[in-house]
Amino acid sequence: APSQLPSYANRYDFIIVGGGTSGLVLANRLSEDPNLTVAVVEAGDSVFGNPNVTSSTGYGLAFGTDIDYAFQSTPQEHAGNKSQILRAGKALGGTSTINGMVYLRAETSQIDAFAKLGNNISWDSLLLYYKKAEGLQRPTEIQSQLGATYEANQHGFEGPLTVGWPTEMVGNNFSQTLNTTYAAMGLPWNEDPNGGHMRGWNVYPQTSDPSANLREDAARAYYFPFSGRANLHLYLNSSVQRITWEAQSNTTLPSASGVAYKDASGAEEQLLANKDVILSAGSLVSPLILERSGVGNPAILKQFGIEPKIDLPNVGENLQDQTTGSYGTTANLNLTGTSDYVAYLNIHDIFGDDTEQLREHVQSSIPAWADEAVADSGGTANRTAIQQLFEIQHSMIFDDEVVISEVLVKAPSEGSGSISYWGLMPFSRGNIHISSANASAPAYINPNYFQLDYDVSQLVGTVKAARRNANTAPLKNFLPTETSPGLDVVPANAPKEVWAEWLKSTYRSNFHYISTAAMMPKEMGGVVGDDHLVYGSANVRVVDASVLPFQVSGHLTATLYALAERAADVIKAAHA
Ligand SMILES: Cc1cc2nc3c(=O)[nH]c(=O)nc-3n(C[C@H](O)[C@H](O)[C@H](O)COP(=O)(O)OP(=O)(O)OC[C@H]3O[C@@H](n4cnc5c(N)ncnc54)[C@H](O)[C@@H]3O)c2cc1C
Repeated sequence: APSQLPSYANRYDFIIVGGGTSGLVLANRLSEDPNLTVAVVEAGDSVFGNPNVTSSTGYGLAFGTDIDYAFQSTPQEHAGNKSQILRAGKALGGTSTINGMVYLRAETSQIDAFAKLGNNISWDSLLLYYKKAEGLQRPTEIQSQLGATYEANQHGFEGPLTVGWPTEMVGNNFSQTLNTTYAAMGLPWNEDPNGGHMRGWNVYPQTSDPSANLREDAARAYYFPFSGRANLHLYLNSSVQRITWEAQSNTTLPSASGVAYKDASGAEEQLLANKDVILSAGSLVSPLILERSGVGNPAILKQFGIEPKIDLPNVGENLQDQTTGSYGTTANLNLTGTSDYVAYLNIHDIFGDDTEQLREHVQSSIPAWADEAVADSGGTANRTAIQQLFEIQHSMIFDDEVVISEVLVKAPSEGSGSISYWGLMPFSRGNIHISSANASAPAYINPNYFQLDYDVSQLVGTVKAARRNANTAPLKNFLPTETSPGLDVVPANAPKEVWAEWLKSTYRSNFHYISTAAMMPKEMGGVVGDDHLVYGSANVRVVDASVLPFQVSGHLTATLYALAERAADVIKAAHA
């Protein structure tokens, strides 16, 4: 029988914790069925009219404001013991309201890696959901002339998420300059990096609405146009503290009864779930809610007086993040407009003739790295499993030749130029855990940047590619002198150690935190199966960046929207 709303106003079929990037996809798709009732409990507020959000060229404006959690990492042992700011969005729409809006997916083999871990997900199956989410706005004639290209069969044009090229793209033949430069570097033009093969350079699309010149975030795409649905209720400024549980018999799995949350006044309230409680609070929060609800490593939970409910020691383990930085030059060209030109390079592009040697070094280091990862997890990680995960990653990098470096030339202006660079496939693993039973206490968050030596090599190789890029004609003619790091700091033929020292003092988090409730077998350190159900629970799921077992070389949201679209179908089917 259909559930009735609001005869029992605090009871819903589904409670979604976190109205962010993934959570709002679920809220939308589950509430498509008028017989299902859905509550979204979101810690932040609506940011519909917030100019720090809506501006399609305002990246960074929201940083440090009250919609940026700006979590702190622990001092990073392998990078001078400095801590990092870990940004995430506190708003309806989550981190999609403050992010860089890059819409780029993944390499096929990175999605096929889900299946290597036993999950029923492949590039081909997820492509349907990438397309279902996407509403690509075809480029205008001018945008096409400036380099916006795509292959129509890889895209969706009817989905709720508006994707398009920037309204004001950089002109002045800048794309021709880059084209000739990359040709000289041996890097081809890539007609469409969203088709699963990312190597090459291109003009990438954004999660923005070019006709309205607005950022497209998860709330604009999946919530506001549907907010009139009677079966969809939104609780803003409401922070979930923990899952509440049904009284349990010996024979049944623990079943969530609902959630306890604090409303804007700080009072604790409860919502009840007929069916599932779904955590979509992001990879730096969902594992903490599990722990505060008794799901995790019993040794950690007991330390804070929390009674263990489900023994799942890998909750919060496997934390992975990428690192990024900026290379600087002087410039004698003054351009305006958005430069969305990105180059993706694989292991051969970065290491050339040294690739074979690196392949063997990484291969032979894997057993020792697995030991180190187990030690850093406090003995929680399963060594055989970690070794297997590292082998899969090695194969993606060296056999499938996924792109490992991203280099983005910004439009030079006011005398200076810059090239942002990203190392995309780090091996290092850290963890995140509660430091108190109290939800307002900051968590222990350790991404463990540069724990493993490959990650240093990868970033050094990547920044050297940025330097090569700036020093290749014709771009070289417009970016005459390096200012950061500067040849006095890192000379032309500087060894890796010199580069590493500079990188470790200037890098920052790429904010692509993943894997803290990984989708893989429990024995391998997984927390959820491919139905997103938390192992050992009857009805608690996690649908957000926490579940990704490996990094993707694109940026996360494209894949998260697709994965959440798939999750909605899986959840509907489970309750059909
Ligand atoms: C600065 C920055 C730039 C980025 N740039 C890009 C980019 O250009 N392209 C790209 O694809 N990706 C980018 N990313 C990454 C990407 O945006 C995120 O990985 C993605 O949005 C995360 O989605 P999610 O569903 O996992 O979580 P989120 O979107 O973060 O959603 C989590 C939601 O849960 C809410 N929440 C948290 N705790 C609670 C609680 N206790 N109770 C209730 N609600 C709670 C939060 O307020 C939030 O709304 C960027 C990230 C950052 C931080």
